[in-house]
Amino acid sequence: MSHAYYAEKQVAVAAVRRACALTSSVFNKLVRNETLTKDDKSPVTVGDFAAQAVVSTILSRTFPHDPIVGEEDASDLRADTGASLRERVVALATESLTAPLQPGEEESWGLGPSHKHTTEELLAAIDRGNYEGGRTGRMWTLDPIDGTKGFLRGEQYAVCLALVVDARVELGVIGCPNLPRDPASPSGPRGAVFVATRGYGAFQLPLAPAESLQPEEKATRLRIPAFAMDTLNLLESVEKAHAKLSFNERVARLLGVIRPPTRMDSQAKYAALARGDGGVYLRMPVGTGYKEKIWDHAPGSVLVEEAGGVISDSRGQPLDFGLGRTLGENFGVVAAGKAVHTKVIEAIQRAKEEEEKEEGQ
Ligand SMILES: Nc1ncnc2c1ncn2[C@@H]1O[C@H](COP(=O)(O)O)[C@@H](OP(=O)(O)O)[C@H]1O
Ligand SMILES: [Mg+2]
Ligand SMILES: [Mg+2]
Ligand SMILES: [Mg+2]
Repeated sequence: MSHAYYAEKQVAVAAVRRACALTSSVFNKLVRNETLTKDDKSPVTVGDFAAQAVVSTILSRTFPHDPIVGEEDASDLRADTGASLRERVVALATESLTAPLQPGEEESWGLGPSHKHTTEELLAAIDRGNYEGGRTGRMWTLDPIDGTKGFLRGEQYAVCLALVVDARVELGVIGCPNLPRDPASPSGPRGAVFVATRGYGAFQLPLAPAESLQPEEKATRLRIPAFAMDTLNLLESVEKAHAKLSFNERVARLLGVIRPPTRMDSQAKYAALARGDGGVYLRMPVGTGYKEKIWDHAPGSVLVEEAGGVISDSRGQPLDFGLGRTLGENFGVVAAGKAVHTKVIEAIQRAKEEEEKEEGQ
């Protein structure tokens, strides 16, 4: 069956799978040996750049008129000081793009052994991510490695891509190389792709393309289950700088949540929520000033909605993907099943009042 944005979905899933293979190999070759990240406090790795080059190259061949809001840009690579980093990025992106065609991929996408990609083409592909975003038209948003800190720790991270049309997220793809396929067996096989097209549901697919000649046949449909407060738990950031975890604790207490939170890097949290492995994604700003980026939430938002859930800011207002590269004024992010979401918004209100009282004393 063919449905809205079907071609976009095929391309996006293939691109995310290639980028996941690349980032896994970067981890095994480079991060494990600590050759790249020693003493680097804000790690933008060779993996981020190379993965953005790969996804952007595929998108520019398949949807040449679509702009991309991508996290990275190539200015560091173009600088004289970036020569060795640039060489590594070019080598990795080339290796990924020239790997043999996988089921579902087409040579016209610029893929396969016969395609040459010059350094300038790959840097230009990375720089195509510099679109400023906005309210109208089609655009992609790309986070080549979401959860960079988790990636470097060998924990959760995700390759995230979404198609936004007139400020509405129509398609989201999240590749999670390190996520257990079955939440019931956490030490079982890892790696999954999560995909949602608006109006057509949320699915978990295998990470390896060979397993999925007919993706629909291999896909598991995801629905957020109903939760009672004693079975519910919160999904939250590992990084204390990214979310106010003390506030989460307060909200959990007010809700009567018993189970401890699950801390996980990246939009893998949205994937976990969509398949019922944790009941609330809660992210409150730590200080003032930071604006959430659209690539950190666009794919996750459509995944959650298509799994039957609701996503909003902490006051219950919808997230606005039409404001540019950021979500604008940051009032946090709350995602959960419908019934739970309403309760969380109420609890947040009470938690704020509680906090204000204590601070006023
Ligand atoms: N002060 C801050 N507040 C909230 N999010 C932040 C932040 N600083 C960085 N981030 C974002 O948090 C993302 C990771 O989210 P999480 O904490 O859920 O794993 C990062 O994505 P990248 O790792 O792609 O840079 C980054 O964009
Ligand atoms: Mg990110
Ligand atoms: Mg990133
Ligand atoms: Mg980053």
